[in-house]
Amino acid sequence: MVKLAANLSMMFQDLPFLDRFDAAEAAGFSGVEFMFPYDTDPADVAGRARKCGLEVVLFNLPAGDWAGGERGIAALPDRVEEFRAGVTKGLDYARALGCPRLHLMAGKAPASAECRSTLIANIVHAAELAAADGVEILIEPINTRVDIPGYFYGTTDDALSVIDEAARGNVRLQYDIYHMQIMEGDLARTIERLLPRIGHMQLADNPGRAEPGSGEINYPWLLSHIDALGYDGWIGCEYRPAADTKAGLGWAQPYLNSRRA
Ligand SMILES: O=C(O)[C@@H](O)C(=O)CO
Ligand SMILES: [Mg+2]
Repeated sequence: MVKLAANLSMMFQDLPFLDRFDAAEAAGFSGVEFMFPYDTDPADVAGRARKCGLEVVLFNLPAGDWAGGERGIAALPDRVEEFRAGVTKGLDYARALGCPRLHLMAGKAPASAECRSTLIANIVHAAELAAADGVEILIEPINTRVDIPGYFYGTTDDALSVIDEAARGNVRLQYDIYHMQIMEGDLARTIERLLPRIGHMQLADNPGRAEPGSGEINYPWLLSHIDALGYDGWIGCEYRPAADTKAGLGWAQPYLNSRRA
């Protein structure tokens, strides 16, 4: 069964953050993800998710000065203390929200031995703390052509190389279909080959990162393929709605709770 999670950082942007939970429930979602909940008291986030009957399925560990252009700090040798404080904060939120997975962002960093060894040590640190809470740490290759030039890993091979070197059972791949269409294509076969290693997926169409059906990816076919493969994780709807979020959800109707929508 295809389980879609509303991405509350990119959807329903006309609403305050907490009210986006109500909008996601009304639209028929059962799960939500977001980038950073840290501006909101975790008890308030947990209470709203509970009120709306929504699972919180993913969010990001703190990733540096996002407004200032940083996209993660785990690979930055001079930011280890800040990263590890962020892991503690992220896990505090994960416990409060009952969220079983956190995305760790490496950042824009040179492919140097020092940056790589810093990243591996930070992933191991995060994974070992997270394991105690039953939380998975996810590593997402992000396209370096459009969204984050200079990001530390842009392909599944690069991300899996880091995951393999960290060698912790609760570190898995976050497969963002949009990013991987840009960087390597061959979506159906890659997802089939890597399915056991994928802890979470996300979607958007390409080009433009808007709703499925707005670009080149055949989502009706691909989502049925993913379902047929037996993927039982979540797929985050991490796209920029072309207009009104709810009006743009026609593509998702087969996968949403009709009783709610
Ligand atoms: O794909 C993305 O952009 C997100 O999944 C993310 O967390 C990094 O921006
Ligand atoms: Mg993503």
